[in-house]
Amino acid sequence: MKSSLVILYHREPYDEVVENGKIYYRPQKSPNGILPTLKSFFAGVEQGTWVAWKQVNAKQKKKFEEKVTVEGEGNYAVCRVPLTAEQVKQFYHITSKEAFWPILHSFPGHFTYATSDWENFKNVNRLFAEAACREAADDALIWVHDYNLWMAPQYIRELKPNARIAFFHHTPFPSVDIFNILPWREEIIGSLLCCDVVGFHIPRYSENFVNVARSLFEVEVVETVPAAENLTPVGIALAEPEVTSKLKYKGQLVQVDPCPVGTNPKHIQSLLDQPEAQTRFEEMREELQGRKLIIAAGRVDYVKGNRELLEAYERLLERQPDQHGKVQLVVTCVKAAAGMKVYKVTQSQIEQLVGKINGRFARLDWTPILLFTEPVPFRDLLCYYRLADICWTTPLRDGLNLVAKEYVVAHKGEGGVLILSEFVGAAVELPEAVLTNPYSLDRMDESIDQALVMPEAEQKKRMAKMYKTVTHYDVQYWADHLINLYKEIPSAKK
Ligand SMILES: Nc1ncnc2c1ncn2[C@@H]1O[C@H](COP(=O)(O)OP(=O)(O)O[C@H]2O[C@H](CO)[C@@H](O)[C@H](O)[C@H]2O)[C@@H](O)[C@H]1O
Ligand SMILES: O=P(O)(O)OC[C@H](O)CO
Repeated sequence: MKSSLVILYHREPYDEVVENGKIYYRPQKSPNGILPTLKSFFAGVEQGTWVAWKQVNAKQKKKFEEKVTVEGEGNYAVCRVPLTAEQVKQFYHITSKEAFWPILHSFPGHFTYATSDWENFKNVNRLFAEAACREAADDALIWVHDYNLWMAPQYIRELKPNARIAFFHHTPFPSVDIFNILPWREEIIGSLLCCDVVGFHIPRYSENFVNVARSLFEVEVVETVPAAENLTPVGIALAEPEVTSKLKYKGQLVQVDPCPVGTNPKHIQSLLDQPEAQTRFEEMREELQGRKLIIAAGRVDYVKGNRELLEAYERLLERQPDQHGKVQLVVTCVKAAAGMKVYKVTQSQIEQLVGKINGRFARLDWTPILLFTEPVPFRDLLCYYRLADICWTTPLRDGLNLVAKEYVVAHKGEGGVLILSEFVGAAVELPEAVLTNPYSLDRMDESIDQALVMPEAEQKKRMAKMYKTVTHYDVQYWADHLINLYKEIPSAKK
């Protein structure tokens, strides 16, 4: 049976583990915010397919099982594109992470060109497109996710001219003068302009995309509308009052759509309500011994601002000796994948800094920072969020940042303080957070000071508003929004 929904995301939606020679598919452990979001989409379809890569060697390829169905995971199969170790290294570790990632996050200084293999990147994208077209029913929605598959829309359009293609960017999309550093910019934007819908978290990113497209090609602007009312239009770093919602290029109408991903509040709540979670929560509370808990959770990445956060904490301990022994910073900092140079360097910087700060301030009865470098089970992470007086989230850049939203949901709008970088997409949705600028030492110091003394009534007032936002604009809202857009695609395509 062909699929009515085909999702292309480069990672498989589970961890594959071999025990006693048998393969088991387990919920993924990595701190990746995209996998659970996308999985929830298959709940409403009769048959779906997820296309991902799988590294295989020559021996494994002989009896390679291309399609896998995971029991209990909804109505979808996983179609694996077999890649060699070298293809994975070039496509993911090097071209995606060393060339595209720094540009997307506005770190042009980290951009490396020489090692990238553009032809390999295109070949891998072509394999994804071919697999998607094999799996898709004629009226299927083919939904491509993230920059790793930038070239897939063009190949899908070539193979299936009437396909309905949507693309969503989970990362930021940078301004035109940064994006255009990419030497492959025309091909990438040309491919995205083959889509019916190109989605981003917030209007700033979609406007950046439109400006890039207009700088490279003669695209027609068909419609411009005010930004959605739940997104701050002016006054903060990533605010944008207006969006270009429709473009036309070579006869293709492209809907450019900013809509931030949501969390799944019901799932979060049900995990927190489990007896095991309650037991774990009580244990954690006891271990905390009445200290204020500050949680900082995320992946190891130079864009996530871990260094800036740790240095701000060090300055806090210098500035306010009375906080010694009264605050506990927990940093969960996990690498997204093994073997990448870029993560190794960042991780060792974080470990050194934590060691230095603990070395300076630790006492027999108090370690100022607890650093977890192994993935924390999601239920335990939620218990930390629930228990934390402050969630300190200060990326230098981040597409959205799900941690911020999960923290708000875990607190049910009942107090706690969210400190949030202005340079993450979620800041545009959550102006009631204590917004901060991780590039400014003063702003970082002011925001942690403000959070530590914020009266309970003010905490509750801010959190109640944020809770209303994150529970209304949840992952279901995001899904329904896309489905509605999809229905608007001209009927000639259907
Ligand atoms: N130590 C740990 N162990 C286990 N899990 C952990 C963990 N630390 C964090 N997590 C979990 O991992 C997820 C991380 O999500 P994020 O949105 O922060 O980032 P990510 O960069 O993966 O996602 C990309 O996609 C999302 C969704 O579009 C965008 O918000 C983001 O900007 C973009 O980079 C969260 O669900 C969090 O709870
Ligand atoms: O390194 P990846 O591919 O797991 O992805 C990290 C981010 O989630 C991409 O947006």
